Amino acid sequence: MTWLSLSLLSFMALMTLIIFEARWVFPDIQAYFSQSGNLTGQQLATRSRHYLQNAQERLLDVPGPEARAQAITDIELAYGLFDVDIYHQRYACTAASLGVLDETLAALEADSALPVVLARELFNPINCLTEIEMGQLDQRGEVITEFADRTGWHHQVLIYSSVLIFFVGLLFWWLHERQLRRAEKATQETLTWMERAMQDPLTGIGNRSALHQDVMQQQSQSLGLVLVDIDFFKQYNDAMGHPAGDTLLRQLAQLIANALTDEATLYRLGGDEFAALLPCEDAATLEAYCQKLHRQVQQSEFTHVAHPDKKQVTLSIGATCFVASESGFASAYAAADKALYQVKTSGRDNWRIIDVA
Ligand SMILES: Nc1nc2c(ncn2[C@@H]2O[C@H](COP(=O)(O)OP(=O)(O)OP(=O)(O)O)[C@@H](O)[C@H]2O)c(=O)[nH]1
Repeated sequence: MTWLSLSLLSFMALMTLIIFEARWVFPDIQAYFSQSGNLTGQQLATRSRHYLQNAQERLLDVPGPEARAQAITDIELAYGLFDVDIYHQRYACTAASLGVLDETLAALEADSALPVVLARELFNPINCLTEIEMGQLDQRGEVITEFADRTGWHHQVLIYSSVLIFFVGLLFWWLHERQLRRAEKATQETLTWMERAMQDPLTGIGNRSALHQDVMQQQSQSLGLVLVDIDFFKQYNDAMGHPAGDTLLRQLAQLIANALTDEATLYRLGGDEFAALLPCEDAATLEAYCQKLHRQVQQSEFTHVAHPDKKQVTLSIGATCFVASESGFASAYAAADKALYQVKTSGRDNWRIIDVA
């Protein structure tokens, strides 16, 4: 499993956790708000108590018929708000209090008792309603505290685990990025090594492998292959020393590259042998390049004290035109090498072109 998949998994785990927690906490929130029933329950009791207290005041004031009628209405309204299922279930005083209200209403309507007495009778229902209000408020407080405790704990779990998973995800992501960078670096290094493997370390130009690769990349194109060999280089080394020989190799690489067309590519095949690959429209073009190269070396007048006759560096050049392919290159190399050999055996310091057999 890659670091990237682990990182993505972490972020998915984070999302799952958040969704799970939201799913868990949501019902709690629902539960909390459903407790608003308690609030309503408390408000009903309060309102009912107010009606009873109004009725009580009216009855204590020695009421006339109108005030009495209003007291009856107040008690009836209070009754309606008091006669609630939840009060019956949770508060034992409810039934008795409603009984008192029934009796009070009957007495008021029949005018069978003194209003003051009836007003006193209302104390018990009023106390019961106060008890209900207090009970409902306490219950609401308990629910809020419980809700706060439970959601608080889960919020902490959510926050800490989210942070943890987030950072684990980031760590995996960082490891993934590092892995990518390392892979890129390794690829780059491989490319650099491949380039080096194709390069002649002394002159910096391509080597024999590079020549072969370039020919293969120009399949079916008409190319010219020019082989160049320094004359009496052994004697040069012997007379001037190996480091001077190295310098001459570098200078000649530069000179040959300058003498040929810009489209030519120069390679060092080994020792004192160079090869150039260039476009070859016809034999005349190739001849012109060979002539130019030969002339420029003569004009450069690199001294060669150990040269048997010229006392300056000379080159032998063999060339041919060919159509690029694996077999075409082999034949072209043989033809150019043959041309070079003929120049060497016929006195050096010259050039020759031989057609591919
Ligand atoms: N300085 C130097 N000399 C090298 C290098 N590689 C090969 N040589 C020398 O190049 C010389 C090539 O000698 P030969 O193959 O006999 O060729 P030559 O002396 O040029 O004789 P002809 O080609 O027949 O004219 C050898 O003495 C090698 O030691 C190199 O990298 N640096």
